[in-house]
Amino acid sequence: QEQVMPRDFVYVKEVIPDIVLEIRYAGENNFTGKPVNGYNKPVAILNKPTAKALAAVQEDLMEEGYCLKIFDAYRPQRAVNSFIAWSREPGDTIAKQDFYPNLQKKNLFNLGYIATKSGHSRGSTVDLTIIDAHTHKEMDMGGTYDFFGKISHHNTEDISKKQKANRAFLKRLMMKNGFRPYAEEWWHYTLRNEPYPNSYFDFPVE
Ligand SMILES: C[C@@H](N)C(=O)N[C@H](C)C(=O)O
Ligand SMILES: [Zn+2]
Repeated sequence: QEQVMPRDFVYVKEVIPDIVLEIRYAGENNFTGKPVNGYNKPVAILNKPTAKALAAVQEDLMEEGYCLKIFDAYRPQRAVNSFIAWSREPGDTIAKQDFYPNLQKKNLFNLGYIATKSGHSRGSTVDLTIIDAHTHKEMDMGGTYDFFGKISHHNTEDISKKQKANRAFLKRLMMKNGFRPYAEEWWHYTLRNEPYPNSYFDFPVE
């Protein structure tokens, strides 16, 4: 029987109406090149404490003329399972040039770019960036979302001072509001005091 969204989960737009969504796994612009199993609609879902913490980040940002843009939030376990199956299939590399040009897809899990048990499936992790509140132009983070390579690491030396400062701005605000960063991906943050540390949910995103 299909799982339904638990009562402690919310649509992020209902908590943060002005947040911008670009839910990549609901469409083709992602590392698989295809819509991902379990993403039936381009909406963002999180558990309530995570959405509340994110609302505080958005408030801080709006004071300075910026806004959050979300690429991924809650991710059903079936989507993770489809990533695992995709990585084991040697062909099917249609998005390689844009997302993992220097790596083999079978190594993406071992290298830490994708997780078999993800904080996203616990509803406590979000992939995001900062945009201008008026133009919606993305802040230059020195690398694009879901680019699997060293340039996405927080400690990379391959980006400019300004790009480092932009990443640090996002990191400082996220940490101030209860999130922890992820060394391999500048866009990925998990709530420290997460409410379901051992639960991997599988209701569809819709
Ligand atoms: C796939 C990427 N967006 C991501 O979220 N990676 C981390 C490691 C995850 O899968 O939890
Ligand atoms: Zn992530």
